[in-house]
Amino acid sequence: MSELICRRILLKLSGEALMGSQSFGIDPDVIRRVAEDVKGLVDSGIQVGLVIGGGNIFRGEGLAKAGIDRVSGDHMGMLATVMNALAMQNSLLKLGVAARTMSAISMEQVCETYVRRRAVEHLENGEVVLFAAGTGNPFFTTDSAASLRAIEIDADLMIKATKVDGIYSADPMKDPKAQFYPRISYDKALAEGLKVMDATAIVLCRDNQMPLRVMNINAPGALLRLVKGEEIGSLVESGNDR
Ligand SMILES: Nc1ncnc2c1ncn2[C@@H]1O[C@H](COP(=O)(O)OP(=O)(O)OP(=O)(O)O)[C@@H](O)[C@H]1O
Ligand SMILES: O=c1ccn([C@@H]2O[C@H](COP(=O)(O)O)[C@@H](O)[C@H]2O)c(=O)[nH]1
Repeated sequence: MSELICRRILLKLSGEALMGSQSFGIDPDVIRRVAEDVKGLVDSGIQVGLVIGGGNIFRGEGLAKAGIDRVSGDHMGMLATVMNALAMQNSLLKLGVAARTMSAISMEQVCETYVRRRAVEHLENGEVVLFAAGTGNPFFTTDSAASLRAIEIDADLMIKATKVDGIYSADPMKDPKAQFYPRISYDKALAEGLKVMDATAIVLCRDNQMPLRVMNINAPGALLRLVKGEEIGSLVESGNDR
C-alpha cells in the first residue's frame, strides 16, 4: 500500500470548506491544515495542480439574486478564486513548498497568466501550481475549470476535496438516509443528477477518461493515504457502479 498510484494530480478544493466554522472568508487554521496535507503529497513526490473554488467569498449565481448582472457576478466569483489561491500560495510558501499561482484572467502585477506549457514545466520542477480564476469565462464553475486543467496537464487523477465523505444518492447534508456510493460511473452520476459536481465537469472527465475521486477535505492525512492506494471517498470511472 505504500507505492504511489499516481504521479500528477489535480486537486479541487472547495472554497466553502475553507471557511471552517466561519460564515465568510478563510479560517487560517483550516487553510494551514490543508496546506500541510498538500505538502505531504509534494514531499512524497507527487506533482500537484490545485484549483480552489470561490464559494466562501462570492458566487455569480448568488450575486445575480442580489441584483448584480450575472456576468459581473461571475467575474467577481472568479476574482474570489484568485484571493483563495493567493492565500493558499502563501500558506504553502510558509511551509517551504514552492508554489505558483497562474490565473486564467491576466493580472500580471499579482500572478502569472495561465499558459499550459509553462504550467506543466512548473509542475515538472516540483512546484505546486494554483490554477486561479476558473476557466476565465462566466457561466462556468471551478469544478469545470478543475476538470479542464486536469485534462490539459494530463493528470493521472482528479480529486475533489469537499465537505462530505464522497458521493451519495442525495445530498447527505440534507438527507440523512442518502446512500454512499464507493464507486459510480460518470453516466450514473449524470443520470441521477447528483449535485456534488456540475454536469459539465463530469462530462469533461467522462469524455476524456479522467478518473475522479470525491473525498472529505477535513480528514487530515487522507490525501496521502489515497495516493498510496487506500480506497478513500468515491471513485467515478466508466462502467464503475457498485
Ligand atoms: N449526491 C451528492 N453527494 C454528495 N454531496 C452532494 C450531493 N448532492 C449535493 N451535494 C453537496 O455538494 C457539496 C459539494 O459541493 P462543494 O460545496 O464542494 O462545491 P462547490 O460548489 O464546488 O464549492 P465551492 O464553490 O465552495 O468551491 C457537498 O458539500 C454536498 O453537501
Ligand atoms: O470558470 C469559472 C469559474 C468560476 N466562475 C465564477 O466564480 C464563482 C466561484 O466558483 P465556484 O465554482 O462556485 O466555487 C462561480 O460561482 C462563478 O460565479 C466563473 O464564472 N467561471
